[in-house]
Amino acid sequence: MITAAVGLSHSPLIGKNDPAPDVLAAVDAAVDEARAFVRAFDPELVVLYAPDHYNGFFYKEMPPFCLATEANAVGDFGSAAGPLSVDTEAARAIARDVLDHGVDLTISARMTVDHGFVQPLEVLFGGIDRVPVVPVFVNGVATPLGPVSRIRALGTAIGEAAAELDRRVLFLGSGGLSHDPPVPVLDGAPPRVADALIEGHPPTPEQRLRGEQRVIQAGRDYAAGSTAMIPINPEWDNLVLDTLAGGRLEDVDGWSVEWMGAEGGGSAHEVRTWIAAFASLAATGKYRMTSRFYRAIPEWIAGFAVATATQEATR
Ligand SMILES: O=C(O)CCc1cccc(O)c1O
Ligand SMILES: [Fe+2]
Repeated sequence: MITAAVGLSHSPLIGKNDPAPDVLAAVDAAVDEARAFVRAFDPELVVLYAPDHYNGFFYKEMPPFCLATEANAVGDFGSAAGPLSVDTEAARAIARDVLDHGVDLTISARMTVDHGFVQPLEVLFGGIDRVPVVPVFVNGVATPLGPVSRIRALGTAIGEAAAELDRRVLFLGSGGLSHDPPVPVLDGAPPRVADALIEGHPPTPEQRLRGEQRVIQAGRDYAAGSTAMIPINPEWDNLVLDTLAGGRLEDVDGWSVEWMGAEGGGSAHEVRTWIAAFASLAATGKYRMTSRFYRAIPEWIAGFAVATATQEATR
């Protein structure tokens, strides 16, 4: 089995609130490189780690992570809606193996996903139905969050399980790095907001549009220097990337939830998807980061990074 990993930041503001042309061109070049990397690797299966933004998972029951054997996208922010091409058989096999390894995985037989899952599939593969995928939700917004060591354990167990499949597997992490978008918080929320976060009533089209407009406005404010949100933190983002590039994954076990939030903002916990993806790759052997791009892009509310990595032995 041959494995590879890609980490890719997402933002629903891409194309809606773009940075200066030179920044956009640099991002496009980095994403093109990742696309070429994926095309050359030609994965037979993609294990996709992504967060949710209160479109699929709610406080009525909020697992720390969850593997899907089927998944449907809601189509938020104009992203694709409908079924993902989930490899149900591979998903079930991986789930069984992960549970056997002692990681308490939640299973969804029909997961609802949002732009966190959809955007990397659209960007790298041109759609949500192009490649067999095993979607794995990793909670990155809904506190309380458990220790990062458990995310590394999840990634390791999934990597070991994927190694049994005898296929070319790409581990893909979606999100991060430092950013502080206006995602609602249950703690102290007014009753109507709390009820929505707990129950997950599907929003009306008008409610969805209003929520999306709020995020777009927040991007404009962030770019204009608003201090209402925790700023993008390039030093911390590069520490995260250095850790992954150096293969020092054990380091993340010492990263506290509080430290990550203080350094990187409320949605910095989305880097858990990167940690899971690189832990999966590490579980299949020594790896090497083959490309790495980073830029702070307040217009997108994103410490925006793209990185690719392969097993050392394959190159
Ligand atoms: O849907 C939402 O509420 C948040 C949207 C959002 C905005 C900026 C960066 C992100 O990573 C992100 O997910
Ligand atoms: Fe996000």
